[in-house]
Order: sequence, then C-alpha cells, then structure tokens
Amino acid sequence: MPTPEVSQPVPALDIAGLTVRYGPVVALDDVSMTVHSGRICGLIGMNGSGKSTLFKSIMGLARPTAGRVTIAGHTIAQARARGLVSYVPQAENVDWEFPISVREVAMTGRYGRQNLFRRITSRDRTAVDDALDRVGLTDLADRQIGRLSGGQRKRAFVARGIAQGAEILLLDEPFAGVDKRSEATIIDLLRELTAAGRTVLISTHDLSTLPSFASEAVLLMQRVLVHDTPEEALRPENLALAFGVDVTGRDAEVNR
Ligand SMILES: Nc1ncnc2c1ncn2[C@@H]1O[C@H](COP(=O)(O)OP(=O)(O)OP(=O)(O)O)[C@@H](O)[C@H]1O
Repeated sequence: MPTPEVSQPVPALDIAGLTVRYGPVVALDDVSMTVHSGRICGLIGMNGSGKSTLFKSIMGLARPTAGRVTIAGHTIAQARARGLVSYVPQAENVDWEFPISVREVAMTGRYGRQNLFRRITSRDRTAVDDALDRVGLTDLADRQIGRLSGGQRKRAFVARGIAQGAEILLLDEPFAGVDKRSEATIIDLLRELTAAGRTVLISTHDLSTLPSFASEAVLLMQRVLVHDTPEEALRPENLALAFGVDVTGRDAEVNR
C-alpha cells in the first residue's frame, strides 16, 4: 500500500537564496531560512551584518538581486495586500515629534490593506480598541506618541500590528533603551501572540535574555551562519563566528 503523504504546514516565513546589494556592498548573500508559525525567532549579528536589510526585504522595501521571500505561502506583494506583515521600527528611525496619537498609530495598521482615504469603519475602531487593550495602552490612547516612554512606544507599534491582523511581526531591536520591566511586558505580549499562532522575528543585541523567550535563533553575517535553538546558537564558538571575536558567556552584550 502506498504511504499516505503527510502534508507539511506552510511556513510563516520562507526565504530562499536571498541576495541584496547596495551598489558594491553585499548586504545579504544567499540567505535561506524558514520560520514556522507560532515561533519567536531571534536575529543576531554584529552592526552591518544585514539584519535591517533582511527586515526590509521581508517588507518588500529592499530589492533583491536574487532569491525570494514567501510569507505564509504568499509573495511579498500578496502578503502586503493582505496585511500579513507588520514592522516595529528601531526607535531612532521614527520622528517622535510627528503629531500623531497612540490610537492613530494603531489605526495606521488598518490602512495598509486598502487606501489611506477610505472611511474609518466601526470595525476598524473596534480592532484598534482591542489592540490597545491587548498592549495595555487604552488609558494613553489619545496621547501624542512621542510623549510615551520607550517601552510604551514599542507597544504602540505592536498594537498597530495586532490591529492590522498581521501574521508576522518584525521587531527591530525592541529592547534598546527600554527598562527591564517594559522588556518583560513586551516579551509577555509576544508570547501571547505566538501562542495564538502569530510569528515573531526579532533582532536584538542583548544575548543574555534571548534564550528566555526565543524558540530559535539565527546568527547572521551577510549569510546565515547558524540557525538553531538559542542555546546552541549562542555557544561561544558560534558567537566567535558571528562577531569575529571570542565572546564567551551568555552575559555578553555586544555592539553596545
Ligand atoms: N541604503 C544603503 N545604501 C548603501 N549601503 C547600505 C544601505 N543600507 C545598509 N547598507 C549597508 O549594508 C550592510 C548591512 O546593513 P544593515 O543596516 O542591514 O545591517 P544591520 O545588521 O541592521 O546593522 P545594525 O546592527 O547596525 O542596525 C552594511 O554594510 C551597511 O553599511
């Protein structure tokens, strides 16, 4: 009797042979990696190793010279049209003086699917209220985004992803400049989201906390050097490969 075929789940993120160049600079070189739904994948690498370029590629903001990115079985264009990916930017890339409230930041998650000028519906409002409630920012909803603490600002952007209904959240150094309590709040939130089937790709320079929340880790240096459990990925010999120096011990906080 023929063995019945076991169907494999469609990965949340599937990157194959991705190469990105900025002129003569090779930012990503033949990167291949797969992340399944419900996982928190830590992205680690020294400054300039290509982490932000990888995020931009997944968002469709960096044009690859080779390779492809597939999101929940969709092309980037399809994933964008469906609002499947949401990005929590590095703090330094945001104009915090921009006159926009926390609620409006979350509401921008609802626009990606259609155009900016469509009427806001009661469904949008409910989705945004629910998202703000999930991240604990209901009481600060009408405050200008720049008048929040660092940790609260990150949560506002996570609320945008939740309101959007994104399947994948990309977080670019969410713990930089954030105190331990806010960091713990964000990690709890990410755990809740992944328990509900969402997927998280998170870049961080803080290697000490990574094993406590990540299900897997990728060490990047233009290429994927290691993709394994956080414990394996953070072995001293792997860190030496990724950072070009002998970084021993988990307490190392590099590039800071
Ligand atoms: N717009 C650009 N034009 C030219 N080169 C760029 C551009 N953006 C990034 N690079 C280069 O591409 C390489 C990868 O940069 P990228 O920002 O992806 O690294 P990163 O790992 O995110 O760094 P960091 O940890 O400092 O944020 C670096 O050599 C960088 O100088």
